[in-house]
Amino acid sequence: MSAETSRPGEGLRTPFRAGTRGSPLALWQARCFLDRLAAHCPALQGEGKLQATVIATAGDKTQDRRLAEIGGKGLFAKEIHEALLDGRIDCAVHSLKDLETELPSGIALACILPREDCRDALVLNAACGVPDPEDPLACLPPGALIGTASVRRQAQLLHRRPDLRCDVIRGNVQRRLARVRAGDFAASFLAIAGLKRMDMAAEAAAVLAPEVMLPAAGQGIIGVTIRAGDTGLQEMLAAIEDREARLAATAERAVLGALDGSCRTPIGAHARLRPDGRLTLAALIARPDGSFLLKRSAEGLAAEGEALGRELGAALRRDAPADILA
Ligand SMILES: NCc1[nH]cc(CCC(=O)O)c1CC(=O)O
Repeated sequence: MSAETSRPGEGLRTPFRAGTRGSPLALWQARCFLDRLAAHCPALQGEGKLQATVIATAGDKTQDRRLAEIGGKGLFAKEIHEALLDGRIDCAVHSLKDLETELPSGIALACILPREDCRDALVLNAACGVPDPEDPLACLPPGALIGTASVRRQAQLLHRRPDLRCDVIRGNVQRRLARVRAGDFAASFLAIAGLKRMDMAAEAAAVLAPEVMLPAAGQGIIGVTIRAGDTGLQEMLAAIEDREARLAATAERAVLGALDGSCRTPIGAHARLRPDGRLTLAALIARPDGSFLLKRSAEGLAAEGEALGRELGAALRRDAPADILA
């Protein structure tokens, strides 16, 4: 069939299977991708043509230990990529910030969806009072216990508020909110993107500006991986991806690549695309206890975001104390 007469998605075998984790947020994200795909591909519209296939991952099975202790970034994606390489699924849907910087051999990042709000939100126990929008972290009572499994959030918080204590909170969005509500922690942080997707943005007492809490690379972005040789699918997914989110993701992930960071190292990276087509990139590296924090920013052509990210990452690496990346 010639290119003129084929409809997008016509060559794909159905049901077309998107692998995903099983949390409510992951399932929402898989559905978001499949809806976008269906809207572009008439051949994939209709009952039963698209399927979300849940794959249980090591990250889901380990509910209590600190993320950083149990094996870094590949944690959520390993089993999903095995299923992809085995042909049990046709693509895999991820929160980009959980996806390792260097993908396994044979796996390609084929599609990036439009970015949701990438900031972090503060969720508070009722005892904390109402945060001042100008200084939202000031409402946390001196010495309070804060729940987070993210060394990036912990480091930035303790850098500003060395009096606070942090302990691990894990589980899905719903479970974390319940623990704060129950008083196990005075407060916690969640990506506002996840709260919005779960229709729970009202749970956020404050949304933190990137100047207060620099987000993780790729936060708020859904990414889709495929088998690297699957060129037909690659072309189709390229047609539905979001150019601006791809540019931001590329720059932010290049920072991680240059720092060789696992999720044991507190690293933040945030790219903003300006109306004039240039890209502003901020990045930080810190010690988990907040006793050291180095933040830098750079600006350049959006199309050169990868080099910009690599250079910014290299500058942070050069100027950080040796123990941080040891
Ligand atoms: N590490 C867990 C994770 N991975 C992606 C999101 C939220 C959605 C997103 O950032 O796209 C979350 C929850 C959170 O950090 O609050």
